[in-house]
Amino acid sequence: MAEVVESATVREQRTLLRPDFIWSLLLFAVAAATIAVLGAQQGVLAGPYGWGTGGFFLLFGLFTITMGFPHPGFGHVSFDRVAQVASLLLLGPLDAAWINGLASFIWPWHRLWKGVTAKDVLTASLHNAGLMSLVILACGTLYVELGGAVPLFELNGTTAGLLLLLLLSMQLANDAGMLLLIYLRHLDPTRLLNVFSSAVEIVSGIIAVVVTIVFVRLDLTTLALLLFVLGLGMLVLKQFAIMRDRLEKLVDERTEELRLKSIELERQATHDTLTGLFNRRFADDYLQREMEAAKRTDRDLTIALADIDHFKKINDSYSHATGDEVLRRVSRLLVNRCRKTDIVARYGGEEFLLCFPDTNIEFATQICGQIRTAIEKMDWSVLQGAVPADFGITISFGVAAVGSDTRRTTVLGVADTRLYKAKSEGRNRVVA
Ligand SMILES: Nc1nc2c(ncn2[C@@H]2O[C@H](COP(=O)(O)OP(=O)(O)OP(=O)(O)O)[C@@H](O)[C@H]2O)c(=O)[nH]1
Repeated sequence: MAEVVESATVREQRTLLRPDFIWSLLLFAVAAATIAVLGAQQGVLAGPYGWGTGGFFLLFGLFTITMGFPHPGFGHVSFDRVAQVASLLLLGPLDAAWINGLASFIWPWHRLWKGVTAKDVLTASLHNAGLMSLVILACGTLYVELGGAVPLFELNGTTAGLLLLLLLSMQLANDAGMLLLIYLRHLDPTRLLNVFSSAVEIVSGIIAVVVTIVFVRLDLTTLALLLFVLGLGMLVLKQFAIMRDRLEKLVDERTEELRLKSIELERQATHDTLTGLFNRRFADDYLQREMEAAKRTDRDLTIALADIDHFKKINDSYSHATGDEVLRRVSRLLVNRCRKTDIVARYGGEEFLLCFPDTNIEFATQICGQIRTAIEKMDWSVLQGAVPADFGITISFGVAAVGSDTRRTTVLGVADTRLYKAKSEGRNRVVA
């Protein structure tokens, strides 16, 4: 059967009172009670095949589940339908139900060693055992009631039809039970149930018919050979699935690495590494695009070139590292003081370009004035030790509005001339 494997988060949140546990317990209780009542009435392993065959099918059931393989969509797919159908066709519905129910109950407990909680293992055990034994009991009884042969000696038209009905009804009942569990766990059913797992189970059922006929004819050499080939086939499929699983994980990991790398490369191409601001290349492209858009839609666009005053002195007097830290802190302040729609870029060493879309020159000048004051009042105590207590910096601005000339160099030239004017008039000022 295909088995739902939960994500860690779902697992962590789970308590015994969750609906899926209650449903699993209910299934198990109904299955156990039915088997107990029928067992008391009919007796177990009362047919021609005794406890030896029962033990064989319990071990074979466990083997077919163990030979299951991981599937990215729906957790675990196993070949247990081979053991279920073969035991049903030899021993009858009741014995097949409890033997395979027991195998389904035992198997999940090895997950305790893989770090799965006891609560989750118990839920899986109860659910798998309850569902499988009820499915075998119900569908097997229907098969027998309609005249299906137990033990099955040979195939003819009627038996083939009944066997097909048995396999399909088992599949439908199994999927219905799984869907209910998926619904109770709020998982996505399209991801967990699909044609593939049903096909594996139906093919397993068909193989079971062959196993039964060989078994019942007591052709032990052929049976041993068949089981050997079957086991080998399961093992190969399992290894293949494990390899595919690993490969898919590897591909996913590499894809994610590439995605992150391309994001990083894109960031590096458009951002300045020291300050994290947009770089000059990005700013130039952006400005050109915005200027054309502003002209087309007749909107305001104002830019400002800002330059830290006497920055060279900071480097020379206190170290290049201190100069870098000043650049970083000033950059942060510029971004914080501008709107999300504005663009702040590092345009040169200690020069910044600010673009204010939908803003006229008066308002942009006002914003630059506020930034100038904030920079003048910046608290530099964080650089204590590296700079004297009275350390402070100022900044000068040249502001220009985009006019009818939509050449980037024109407006940048105007802003630069005004910045030069601000510097030559004594610095720490905004010239518009
Ligand atoms: N620490 C540091 N300094 C830089 C960086 N980029 C440029 N600089 C320095 O910034 C200084 C700029 O000096 P100038 O162009 O003479 O201007 P200024 O000293 O700010 O003088 P005014 O602009 O006229 O007020 C130079 O010494 C550059 O080496 C950087 O990334 N980090």
